[in-house]
Amino acid sequence: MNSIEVKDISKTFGDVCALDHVTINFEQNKIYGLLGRNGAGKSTLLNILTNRIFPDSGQVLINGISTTNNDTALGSMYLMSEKTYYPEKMKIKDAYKWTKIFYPDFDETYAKKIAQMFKLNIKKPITSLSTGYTSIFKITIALSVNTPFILLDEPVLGLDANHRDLFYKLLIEKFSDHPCTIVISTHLIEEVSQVIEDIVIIQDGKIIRNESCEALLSKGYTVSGSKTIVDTYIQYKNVIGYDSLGGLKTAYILGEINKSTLPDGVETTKLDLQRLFIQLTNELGDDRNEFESSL
Ligand SMILES: Nc1ncnc2c1ncn2[C@@H]1O[C@H](COP(=O)(O)OP(=O)(O)OP(=O)(O)O)[C@@H](O)[C@H]1O
Repeated sequence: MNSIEVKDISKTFGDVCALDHVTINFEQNKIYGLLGRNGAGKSTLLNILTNRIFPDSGQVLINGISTTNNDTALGSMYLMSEKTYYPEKMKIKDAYKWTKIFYPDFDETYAKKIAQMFKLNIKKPITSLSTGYTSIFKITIALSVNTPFILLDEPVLGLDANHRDLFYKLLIEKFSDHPCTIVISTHLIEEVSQVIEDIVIIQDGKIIRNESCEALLSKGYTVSGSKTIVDTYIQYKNVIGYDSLGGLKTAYILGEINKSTLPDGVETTKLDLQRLFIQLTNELGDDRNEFESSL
C-alpha cells in the first residue's frame, strides 16, 4: 500500500507557527486538493513531506517507513515547487537528462512530447523562461517523473487559461494511464475542483477539513432571494455565510435541504467549492463574511 502518513507534525519559524500538530494520510492513487489561504502552511507541509525542511516534531512515513535519511522513500516523491534546483544556464533538454539521473523512471520522450504541446522550446536555458513557461517546464517534468507520489505546489502559476486547460487534461490522462497519488496546492479552487477527488483544507497551520470533494459539497446548499424572505428562512439554519446585493441575499447553509419548507420566490443551488472554501476559511470577526457589493 503506497501512502504518505503525516504524524503530528509541527513547525515554527521564529514566532510563526506554520504547522500545528498536523496529522493526515495521503492514500494511494488519489488526487488531493490542498487548499488554504495565503500563509496557511501548504508549502511548509509539502516541503516537510519531501525533507526539504525539517519539522520541529512529528514524522512522515512512506509505506510505514520514516522518510528521515531514507533515500528510497524520498525518491518515491516528486515535488514541483517555486524553487528550481537546476544549475544556472542549464538548457531544458539537458535538465531532462539530469532529471533522469535522479528519477530513473523519468520518461524523457513523454516530457519532450508534452513540451511540444505547450510550445516550450527545449533548447532554451531555464533562466530565460517567462513565469508561465517556467511553470510549464516544471509541469513537463512533474508529469513525466513517474514516481508514486507527485506533489504540485501552485503548478499553474502564471499559466494562461488555454495552458491551464491543457495541464488539467494531461494530469487526468497521466492519472488514468499511470495511477499515482497527486497532491495539488492551488488557489484556483473552482478549476481544480474538476480534477480532485479529496480535499484537504489547512487554516493557520491546522487541517480543518479532510474529506471527499463530493461529501463536502453535499453537506450544504445555497438559498437566494429577497433579503426579507431569505432572512426568515435561515433563522434556525446553520448559516456559514452570506452575500448581499441590494435587496437580494444569498445564504450558504450547512445541512440537508427540505424542499417542502422552502418559501416561494427563493432559489436553491448546490454549494460550489470556492464559495464553501471562502466561508469556511473566513476568520471570526472577518468582515469579508458578508460581501456587500458596491454595484
Ligand atoms: N523560511 C521561512 N521563514 C520564516 N517564515 C516562514 C518561512 N516559510 C514559511 N514561513 C511562514 O510560515 C507560514 C506558512 O507559510 P507557507 O509558505 O507554508 O504558506 P502557504 O499556505 O504556502 O502560503 P501561500 O498560499 O501564500 O503560498 C507563513 O506565515 C509564512 O510566512
